Amino acid sequence: MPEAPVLAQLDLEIRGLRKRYGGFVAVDGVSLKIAKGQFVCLLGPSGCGKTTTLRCIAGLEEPDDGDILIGGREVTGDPPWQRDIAMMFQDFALFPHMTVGKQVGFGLEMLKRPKPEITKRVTEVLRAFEIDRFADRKPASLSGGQRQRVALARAMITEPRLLLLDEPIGALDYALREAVMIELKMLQRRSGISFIWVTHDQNEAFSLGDHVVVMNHARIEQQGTPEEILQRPRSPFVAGFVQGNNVFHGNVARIAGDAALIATPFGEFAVPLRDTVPLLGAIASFSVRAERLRPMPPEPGCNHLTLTCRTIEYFGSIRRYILERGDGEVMKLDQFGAEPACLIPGEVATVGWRAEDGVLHEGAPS
Ligand SMILES: Nc1ncnc2c1ncn2[C@@H]1O[C@H](COP(=O)(O)OP(=O)(O)OP(=O)(O)O)[C@@H](O)[C@H]1O
Repeated sequence: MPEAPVLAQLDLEIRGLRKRYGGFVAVDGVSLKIAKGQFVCLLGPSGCGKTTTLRCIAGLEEPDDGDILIGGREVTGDPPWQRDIAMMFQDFALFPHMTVGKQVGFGLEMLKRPKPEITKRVTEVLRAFEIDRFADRKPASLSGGQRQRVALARAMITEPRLLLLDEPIGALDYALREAVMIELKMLQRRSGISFIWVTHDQNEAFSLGDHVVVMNHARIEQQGTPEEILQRPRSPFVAGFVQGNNVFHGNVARIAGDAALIATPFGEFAVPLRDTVPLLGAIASFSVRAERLRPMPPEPGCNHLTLTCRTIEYFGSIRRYILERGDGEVMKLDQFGAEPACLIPGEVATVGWRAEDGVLHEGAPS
């Protein structure tokens, strides 16, 4: 595809973003392209630089280096109100003395839109977010979920190109979250506004994101669709951070055809090569997803090891067997709960997976 039309479609482009606080580097060379109308999740452990990245996009922090383009326009030096963005924070930052109707119209008032237009849009938006019956109430008298809808309505009424959300449902109780997530995803789809959603919760990121950006220590470790990140983790960090992976560390013992043989303290395992061929003896790591494992006798084309089943956990429709390896580390084997149980606690079993289901990582183990 030619380059120019693709770039014209981008809602956001970040090139080599860096932000330091004194001697501490909070964001280190982050680059990102977001196509039109995407739901993007910035995912990573606490302190990895997600919020700082978001605040740089918003214009609330001045980067030390790098460029930020919104809708193809360079905005790196622009104040927040000239960036075609809106923000929503975990505490919603509602104005306590303003009625719901006033809060929702606030952005349009700031843009000095004509009064009749503001009244009409506020009425429409209050209705769309199903908060019209609270129009004259103040935030203190609303529930968490209702306050969240007010904050969203207020953020979206100006139809910004980007909506930046920092842990927006972190304060909601667990039971409400799923419903709110579905609602938000549908809203995002209907509005066509790109959402950039910061979270440390991978369930949120993988349920909502079209594009997930995994950060660690101020850098992007991997970005892609949820499927790519879940099925093809690029680094030991991503594999370990994402639920449901079994991670192995070892050294490259041999290259055999299109597979590397990785020697670990509890056996040698064949893993398909990725883009580059690792050096013999190099430190290497790979992962295999818990749902790829099953109890099986040794079979050609498969890897095996002997494990002890310690316990069984239940995750909705998944039965997860916690298995102990020779070195005391645990491994996970997932089975669909509708099938008959394949192991019982205390059982010693040979467990295996097809060699092609292993995923070799690109970085050295951290
Ligand atoms: N104003 C500041 N002054 C000094 N250090 C800061 C400042 N803001 C952030 N940091 C540091 O920068 C690092 C990245 O912070 P940031 O808030 O971006 O992380 P995060 O990934 O959003 O984490 P969390 O999920 O805990 O909010 C942290 O170590 C934080 O302590």
